[in-house]
Amino acid sequence: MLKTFWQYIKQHPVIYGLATFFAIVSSGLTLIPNLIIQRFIDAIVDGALTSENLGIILSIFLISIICIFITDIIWVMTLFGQSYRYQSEMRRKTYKKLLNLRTPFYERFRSGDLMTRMTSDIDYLGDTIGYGFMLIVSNVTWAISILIIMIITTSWKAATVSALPLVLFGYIVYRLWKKIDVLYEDNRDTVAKLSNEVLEMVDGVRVMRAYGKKKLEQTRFEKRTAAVLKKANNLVVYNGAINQIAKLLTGLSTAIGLTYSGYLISQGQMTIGQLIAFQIYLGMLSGAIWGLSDIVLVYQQGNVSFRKIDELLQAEDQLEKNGEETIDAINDIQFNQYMFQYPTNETTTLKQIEFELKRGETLGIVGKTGSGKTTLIRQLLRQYPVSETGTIKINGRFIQEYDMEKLEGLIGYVPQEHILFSKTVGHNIRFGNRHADEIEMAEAIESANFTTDISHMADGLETLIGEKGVSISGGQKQRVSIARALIRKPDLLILDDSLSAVDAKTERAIIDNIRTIRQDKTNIIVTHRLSAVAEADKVLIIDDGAIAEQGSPQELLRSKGWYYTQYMTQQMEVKEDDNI
Ligand SMILES: Nc1ncnc2c1ncn2[C@@H]1O[C@H](COP(=O)(O)OP(=O)(O)OP(=O)(O)O)[C@@H](O)[C@H]1O
Repeated sequence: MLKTFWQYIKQHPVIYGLATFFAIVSSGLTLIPNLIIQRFIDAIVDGALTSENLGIILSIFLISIICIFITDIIWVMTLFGQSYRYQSEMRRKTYKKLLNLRTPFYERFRSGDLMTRMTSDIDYLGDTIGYGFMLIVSNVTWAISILIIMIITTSWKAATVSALPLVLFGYIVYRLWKKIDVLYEDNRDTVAKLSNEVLEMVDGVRVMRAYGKKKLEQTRFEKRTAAVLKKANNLVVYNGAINQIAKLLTGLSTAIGLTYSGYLISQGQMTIGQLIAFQIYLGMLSGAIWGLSDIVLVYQQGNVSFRKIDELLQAEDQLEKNGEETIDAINDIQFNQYMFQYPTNETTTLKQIEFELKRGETLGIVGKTGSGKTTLIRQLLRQYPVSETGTIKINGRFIQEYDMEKLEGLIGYVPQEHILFSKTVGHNIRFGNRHADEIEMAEAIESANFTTDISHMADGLETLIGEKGVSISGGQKQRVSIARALIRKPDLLILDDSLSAVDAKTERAIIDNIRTIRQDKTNIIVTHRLSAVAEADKVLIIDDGAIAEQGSPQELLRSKGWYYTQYMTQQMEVKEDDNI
C-alpha cells in the first residue's frame, strides 16, 4: 500500500508538497506560544516584566496564533480535498474494471462484497491517504519539533528521560501489528457478508413472506449481526488497548519528566519558566503520541481495504484477451464441432455443436430445460472463455479475433432474467440506443407490442418502473427488454426465452413484427413454445448439450422426433385453452 500511495503522492507533488510544507510550518509555529509563555513567566519571576515588553509578548502571541490558524486551514484543506479526489478516482477506476469483467468473475465475487469494496473500502483508502497522511506529517513533525525545542530551551536530560516510555510504546505497537491486521480483515469480511444478506433479503423479501420464513430469516440475520458485533468488539478491545497504552505511557512520561525536572530545579539546573514550559511541551508531546497511535489503526484499516481494492483491480476473468479485428456486420455464424465446459463443472455442457446461420435467417433453439440452450447463446456473447475444442466463426473468422465491443455493438440480447433499471419505461427502452429519435422509439415499442400498455400507464413513457421493474408485470418487463433490443436495430437479435411471460396471441404478434422488420437481419429465438419458432428457417433441438435434431420446422415435423411430439402436445394444450 505504501508503495502505491507513494507513487500517487509523487504524481501530485505540488499538492502534497504544499500540504507537507504548511504542516511543518504549522508545527513549528505551534511551539511559539509556549516559548512566549516560558519567557513571560521567567520575566515575572525575575521582576523584568515591563508594560512595553508585555505588549510585544502579547502581540507576538496573537500573531503566532493567527498564523497557526491560517497554515492549518491551508494544509488540511489541500490534503483532504486531494483525498476526496483520490476516492473518486479510485471509484471510477474500479467501476471501469467491473464493467469490463465478465461472467466468471461475477461468479466468484458476491454482490455484497463488491459493494463493500466500492463504498467503505474506497472510503478507508481515502481516509488513509488523507487523514493518515495528516496524522503522520503533523504528529511526526510535531513530536520531533517538540523534542528538539525541549532539548534546546529546557533540559536535554529531562527530555531524554521523558522520551523513554515512548520507545516502549513503539515496541508494543510492533507486537500488536499483525493481530490488528487480521482482526480488521475479519471484521470487514463479516460486514461484507452482512451486506450480501441484506441485498438478498431485499430481493427475496416477497418469497420469504410467501413461504412464512420471516421469523427464520430474522433469526439467521440476528446471528449474523451478533457475529459482526463479536468481531467489532474484538477490534474495540485492541483499538482501546492501543489508545489506553498510549495514554498510560504518556502519563508515565509526564511523571518521569516532572520528577526529574523537579530534581533539576533543586540542583539549580532549570528555571521555573523552563519547568512550566517543559510541562506544556510534555502535554503537547502526549497529543502527538496519541495521534501516532491513531495512525496504527488508520493504517491497518487502510491496508486491509487496499488489499481488497487491489484484488479487484488485478482480477482477471480468465477470458482470452480482446481481439483486434473490427466488424461492422454479422453475415455468417458457424459452430464447428464445438464443445464447452463451465470452469466450475466437471462435465461438458455443450457437445459437438455444429450448425451455420446466414444473414437474414432465423434460428430457433428448443429443447428440455437444462439442456444447454442458454449456454450456447453465452458462447456468442463471449461470456466465458471460448473452448479449445471445436470452433465458432463469424464471417469466416474465429470469434476470439474480434474486438468484443465492436461485436457486442452488433448484437441485441434479451436475456432470460430481465435486467431493468429503476428509472422510467422510456429510459429503459432508450438504453438500447440513446440516439434513437421519437419515430424509432415508437417503432420499437410497437414491434414489441407494448404501445397499448404504455397508453394505459399514468405517465406513459415517463412512468417509473421501480427497482428491477417491480411495478410492472412480468410480460411488460419482457416487452420493455424486447423493445430495448429492437431499438438498437441489431445485426443479430437474440431472444433467450424472452416471451415466456406473454400470452400466445401477444407472442404471435411480436414474432410477426420481428419477421417483418428484420427480414435482412439475423435472429436467434430460444424458446419452450414451439409456436415461436414455427416460421424459423432452422430449428436446433438441444438434448443434454448436443444437437439431437435440426432442420426446418416442416422437416422436423416430418421426421416425427422430439419436435413432433412436443408440437402435438402443445397444440392440444392450445386447443384446451381455447375451449375454456
Ligand atoms: N454458470 C454456470 N456454471 C456451471 N454450470 C452451469 C452454469 N449455468 C448453467 N449451468 C449448467 O449447464 C446446464 C445447461 O444450462 P442452460 O442454462 O444452458 O440450460 P437451458 O437449456 O437454457 O435451460 P432452461 O430451458 O431451463 O433455461 C445445466 O445443467 C446447468 O446447471
